[in-house]
Amino acid sequence: MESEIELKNVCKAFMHDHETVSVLKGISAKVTKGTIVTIVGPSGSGKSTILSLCNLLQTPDEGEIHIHGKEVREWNIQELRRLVGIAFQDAPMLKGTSLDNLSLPARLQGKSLENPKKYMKYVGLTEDLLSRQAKELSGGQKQRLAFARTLVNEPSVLLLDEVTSALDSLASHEVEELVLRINREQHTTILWVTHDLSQAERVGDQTWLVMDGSIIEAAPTKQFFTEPKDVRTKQFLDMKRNYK
Ligand SMILES: Nc1ncnc2c1ncn2[C@@H]1O[C@H](COP(=O)(O)OP(=O)(O)OP(=O)(O)O)[C@@H](O)[C@H]1O
Repeated sequence: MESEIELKNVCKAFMHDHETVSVLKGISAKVTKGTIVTIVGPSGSGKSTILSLCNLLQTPDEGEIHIHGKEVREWNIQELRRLVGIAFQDAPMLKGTSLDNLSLPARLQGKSLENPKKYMKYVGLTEDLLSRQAKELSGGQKQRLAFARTLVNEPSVLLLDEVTSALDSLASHEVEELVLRINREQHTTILWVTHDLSQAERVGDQTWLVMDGSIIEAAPTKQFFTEPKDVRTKQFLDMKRNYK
């Protein structure tokens, strides 16, 4: 099957107090087109770093990341960022109206956005919100608007970093449904970092456990949660379940 993302021996380190700290120690993995990979692991284990390397918010120190068969550093950066959308927990909004925010990707390409209402409708927002100041929207509305803004580019890959962790359970459920719909209808490949194990289990096709700079286990989601192979996965799942 076609892999849309391939990580080959990817390493990344950061400087902390004049010392180099290795965050990713040579990770390799493949993601099949149209699948959802949920990424779980302890805090600080490098999950967000994996996402940020996939659209060059950060650069790998060693190794390669191929998107559609082409290494990230060989892509034109604008093209890469159009193809690989990213959404964060706090859905950062720029000053201005929802329409200003939604039109941003088109404006960056010197175009105007055709049919903004279509995108609002797709993410379940009403048209009247287009003229509202984006910063005044609720957390759930901002998150949907952030998705709408990303969808304008028709990304082939979506990187999601804790996109529901600031939302209440209803809004969180609605965002989950929206992401699943995007995946189903647009065949979008999704890497989804989440602390919420039940979410990882609900939405994933594959699940990775990232720990100590490595992917400890990568398995079909059902198997990952019911019959983990690695003892560290079992311990991680037990610990998270006990502290719920
Ligand atoms: N730009 C940066 N500069 C320096 N250190 C960084 C940078 N980005 C990440 N780190 C460090 O790399 C490590 C991994 O961070 P990362 O955000 O990838 O972890 P995470 O698994 O996503 O954590 P969490 O679950 O808490 O969000 C942390 O120790 C973090 O401090």
